[in-house]
Parts: sequence; C-alpha cells; structure tokens
Amino acid sequence: MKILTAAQTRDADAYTIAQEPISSVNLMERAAGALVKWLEKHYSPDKPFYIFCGPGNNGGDGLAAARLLHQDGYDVEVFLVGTNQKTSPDFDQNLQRLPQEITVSHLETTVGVSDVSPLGVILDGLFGSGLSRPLEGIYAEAVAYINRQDATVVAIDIPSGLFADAPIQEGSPVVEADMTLSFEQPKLAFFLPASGAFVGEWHVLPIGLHSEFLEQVSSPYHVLTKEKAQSILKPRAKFSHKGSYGHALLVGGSYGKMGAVTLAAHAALRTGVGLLTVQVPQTGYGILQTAVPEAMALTDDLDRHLSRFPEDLDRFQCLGIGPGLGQHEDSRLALETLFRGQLPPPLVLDADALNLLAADRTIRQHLPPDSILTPHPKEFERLMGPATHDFHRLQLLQDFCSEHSCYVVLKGAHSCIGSPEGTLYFNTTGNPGMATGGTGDVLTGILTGLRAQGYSPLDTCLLGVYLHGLAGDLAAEQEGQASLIASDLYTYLGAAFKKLAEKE
Ligand SMILES: NC(=O)C1=CN([C@@H]2O[C@H](COP(=O)(O)OP(=O)(O)OC[C@H]3O[C@@H](n4cnc5c(N)ncnc54)[C@H](OP(=O)(O)O)[C@@H]3O)[C@@H](O)[C@H]2O)[C@H](O)CC1
Ligand SMILES: [K+]
Repeated sequence: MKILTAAQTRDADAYTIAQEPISSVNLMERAAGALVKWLEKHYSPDKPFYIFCGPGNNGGDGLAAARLLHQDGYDVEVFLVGTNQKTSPDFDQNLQRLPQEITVSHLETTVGVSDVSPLGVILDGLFGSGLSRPLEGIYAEAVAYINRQDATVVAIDIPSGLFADAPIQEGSPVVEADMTLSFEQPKLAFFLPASGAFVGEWHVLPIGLHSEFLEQVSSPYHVLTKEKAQSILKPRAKFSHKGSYGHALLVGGSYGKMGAVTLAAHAALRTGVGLLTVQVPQTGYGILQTAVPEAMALTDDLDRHLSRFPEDLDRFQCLGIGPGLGQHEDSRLALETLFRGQLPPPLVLDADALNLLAADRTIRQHLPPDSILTPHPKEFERLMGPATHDFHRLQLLQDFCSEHSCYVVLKGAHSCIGSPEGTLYFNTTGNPGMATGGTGDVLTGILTGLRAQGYSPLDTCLLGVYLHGLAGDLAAEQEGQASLIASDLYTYLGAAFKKLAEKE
C-alpha cells in the first residue's frame, strides 16, 4: 500500500471529485459515514461523544460525524474552537445541517471549561492534513485540554498538530490520541518515532478515493502489508530435497557472545534453509554443536575471535556475518579481505560487522552490491551519521542504499526497508516486547536463511522482516510482551509461516 503526502492526498480528493464525479461535501459525508460506522462498532450509545472542531474540513468531518452519531441515538456535544477564523465551505454546510438539539459551545479559551466524562470519547477534529504551521493560542490550549482528559481520544485522520509528512518541533502542541482513524491511506508520520508516539493505534478507513489515481500516483513510501508478504512466500515443492533450499553460512560469535550466533543459527534453520554451516572461533565449537545440532560447525584458527572466512565460499548461497562477532582488528582485516577479494556470495551484515564497516570508510567503498544491512538506530547513526529528525533519517537511508546499491533494514517499531531505487517499506508487524537482546540476531538468521533459498534481496527483506514481527506478535499473545525473549521468536517462526500462508 502506498503512503501519500498531504499534497498527493489533496490531489486524490480533487481527482475523485472531478472524475467520479462527486461533490466535495458528499465526499466529506462519505468520510464521516465511514468514521461513524467504525465508531458505532467500537463504542456503545451509552458513551457520550465530545467533538472538537477546527475551521477546516477536518472540523467539517467532526460536524458531519456529530449529526450522524446523534441520528443514531448517541449523546453528542460539539466544541467549535477558534471561531474567529475563516471556515471552509464544507464546514459551513455541515454546521448548518447540525440538528438544534446538539449542544454547541464556541471556545475562545479553555479556562473554566469543566472536564468531560472519563467514560466518554473525544473526537479530535481540530486539524487534519491541512495543518500549515504549529498550533498556537486557543488551538494550543484546546490540545492541552484534550490531553488532560481521561476520556478516550480518537483523532480524525491524524492527531491535530502533526504534519502528515514533515517533522514537528519538539514540544509543539499535538493531540495524544489513543486511536487514529486515517482516511484511505496511513500517513508517513505514523511510522516514525517522534510523530508516531502521538498516533496511538491506527486504522485506515477506505472512503472510495478514485482507484485510477491511487494506482498511478508514484510514492517512494510503502506499507508492508500481509498481502505483500504473502505474495512473496514460495511453497515447498513435493519432490524437493535439502539441496533445493540452499546452503547458508553464518559467521559470528566470540568469547562471551556465542549466544548471538546460536540464536541466528536456530532462526536460519527455522526459515527452511536446506543446510546451515556456522563458522565460530574455537571456543564456540562445543557450544554450537550442543546448542544447534542441526548446524555444521567450522572453526577459526583462533580461540576467542574470528580472523578469517572459509576459502570455499562458492558453496554457500548466502553469507550472514556479524552476530556476536566482536570488533577485533583481526576480524576487521578478515572483513576487508573478503570485500576486496572475489565477489562473495550474497551478504547479510549485522551487529559488529556493521560497526566494523562504520569504523572504516575504505572497506565500505568495497561493499558488494545487493548486500543486506540490518542496523538498529545507533548502528545506523555510526554508519550514516546523525540525523536532525526522523524524516532526515529516511533521506540518509535512501542516500546510503542508492550510493552503495544495497538494501538496508533500519530496525524499529516500524522497521523500514530501503532499496537502491529509493523505495522505502514500513513494516506493520511486531510489538514492544521485541525490544530485548538477541531479537536482531534472530532477524539476521531469518534473512540469511531466506536469501540462501533464492529469494531476491528485496523479497528477503520484506518477507523476513514481516515474519520476524509476526513471530513476535504470536509469541507475545502467549507469553506476554514483558516476558518475550529472543528465542521465542524462532520458536514461533513456524506459526508465523503458517499464519502468513492462511488466506482470509
Ligand atoms: N481525502 C481525504 O482524506 C478527505 C479528507 N477530508 C478531511 O479534510 C481534512 C483536510 O482538510 P483541510 O481543510 O485541507 O485542512 P484542515 O482541516 O487541517 O484545516 C485547514 C485550515 O486550517 C488552517 N490552519 C492550518 N494550520 C493552522 C494553524 N496552525 N493554526 C490555525 N489555522 C491553521 C488553514 O489555514 P491556512 O492559514 O493554512 O491557509 C485552513 O484554513 C482531512 O484531514 C480530512 O479530515 C474530507 O472530509 C474528505 C476527503
Ligand atoms: K485531527
């Protein structure tokens, strides 16, 4: 699913109005209808609604929703905020249509306004995608008032004060929503940490914007949906054998960090790879053979850290490097030799492999094309420099992928996959329980296992990241988020594959 900018959303509106054709106010009615249908499904008529309306079409949506909820027997109260400002024509029409029985207050200040019922629902219709500057005056006051209330806060389209596709200044007033109901497409701001924190849960409401426009419009930003991940998944063939599913090599582990490569090995095996070899320093031999009997082990000449790669790399279809590797100079030299030599098999680079890359700009110039890198935000910063805000970080990600012709998985609440063409995909699976040591090592194993089976680098990232998050969601359902540990992820990977394959 594409993510549109605020300007593209306006164009989608205009195109729909002209081509369907439908009047602007009827399009608003359709949007409000979708909103109310969702609200009535989730909140019973004994919940009072407090609807805060700004001067634009977001406020118009709020007014139309007030009328529809009232018609269906809900108790509704409307607050018109900052009434001196020029209002939009569709706002005006919906204000005229508002039944007289609905209480309407004009708010020029929130001083002296009593609190709403904590059992009620506040609808935030102050501003939507038309926000042009940070909120001040009565709008900032209204936001502070809403944020003080114990009632459930549902934002219409986007929490007021957030820009759909631009950063907000730290400390500027923004509604803290429990739920955001976004029309037709989610906004880019939902996926980024600083702005996404205001959004709460979010849900997309289709409002019938013209499909021709949505198909043709080009956007670098995409949501990684279940349908997309499902379309990538290849079934296993009846007459296949272990040779059909690739041979992966994982290289990692050092004294005190054998767990990382062991987690990655389990995960690679659970993706269905045909064969797995793991190269570890000598200290890791017994650990690996005991913890992961399905894997073959190779050892380095050294006891505590790695200093070389196997010579016959051609027999592997993917090489995953990094979990538990450490940053010893010998390991850095080995990585440099690998990059400067003959083109190695497809690479997945994580953890200390990324730190070694970050520390040495010359090796980075030899990064083989189509490599997959999986930094967390700190590793990302070491590699690509500090970002001034979340949107800048996306730009750095696009620049890095295009400069090095590689794929980067920037890990986070919505992990973001960047491709050399500049396309970005935001993942929708996963939960905060996965913020615990070792989950990144599991991802490296998953990606290495999938890439070895012949998935393209982009498909490997999309399918792997989606499955990793889904395994986390299934694990959290059973174990709870707080108790989730990295090994749960590969334990639930089979269930994740099954769930992904299910047709709804
Ligand atoms: N396709 C859809 O998704 C549909 C969406 N709908 C809803 O429409 C809004 C967008 O409506 P729009 O009128 O463009 O924008 P807003 O409601 O956000 O408000 C714009 C007005 O507010 C003024 N403004 C902007 N920023 C501020 C500010 N910081 N302080 C005060 N006033 C502000 C702006 O004035 P300018 O000075 O910037 O010119 C406008 O007057 C969308 O989010 C949906 O909720 C439709 O209902 C159906 C289709
Ligand atoms: K809003």
